[in-house]
Amino acid sequence: MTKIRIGNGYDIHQLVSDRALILGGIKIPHELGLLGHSDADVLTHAIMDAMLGALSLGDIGHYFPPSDPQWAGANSLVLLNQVHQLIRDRGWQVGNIDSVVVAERPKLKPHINNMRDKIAAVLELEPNQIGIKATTNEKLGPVGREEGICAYAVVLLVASE
Ligand SMILES: Nc1ccn([C@@H]2O[C@H](COP(=O)(O)O)[C@@H](O)[C@H]2O)c(=O)n1
Ligand SMILES: C[C@@]1(CO)OP(=O)(O)OP(=O)(O)OC[C@H]1O
Repeated sequence: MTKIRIGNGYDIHQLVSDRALILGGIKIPHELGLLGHSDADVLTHAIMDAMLGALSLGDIGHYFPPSDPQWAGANSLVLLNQVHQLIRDRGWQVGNIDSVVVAERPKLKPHINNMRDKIAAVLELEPNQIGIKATTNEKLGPVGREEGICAYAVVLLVASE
């Protein structure tokens, strides 16, 4: 029987005026960007935490501590590549990912296929194995007030041959 594992991930970062908005490895034109130690790519962070969670390997802060200057301004796709190596070394590969980004603005739909291509390339997958959805928070709470953007991800891992 095929061995499978499932993991979920969540991340949120604050929106500020002097940062770029990076989501799924793509720079998205917007007057606000996400604040963080790395590039603050909440979508990629949620996916990494889901991958690690599927194997009970802890979370991204354990591997890339926010206190370590090595990760200051890090491209989260580089971190994703490291998490991919980690699961591959243990004999696992990603079966599929489903995720949702919650952002009041900007409209993410035009950028979603580009994000899927970027993440698929790092994980050596087909884009149709990466689900990315966007929704607003209907103006409710901190995300609805555009104080931040959050993302949720679920990842299915399949044992390699
Ligand atoms: N930042 C966003 C938010 C939403 N979308 C797209 O709009 C649709 C409707 O969103 P609601 O939150 O009003 O339900 C949603 O299904 C997405 O297709 C988007 O592109 N970017
Ligand atoms: C990505 C890391 C890298 O130091 O930092 P941040 O960009 O601040 O992101 P967060 O999700 O708050 O913490 C995880 C860290 O591993």
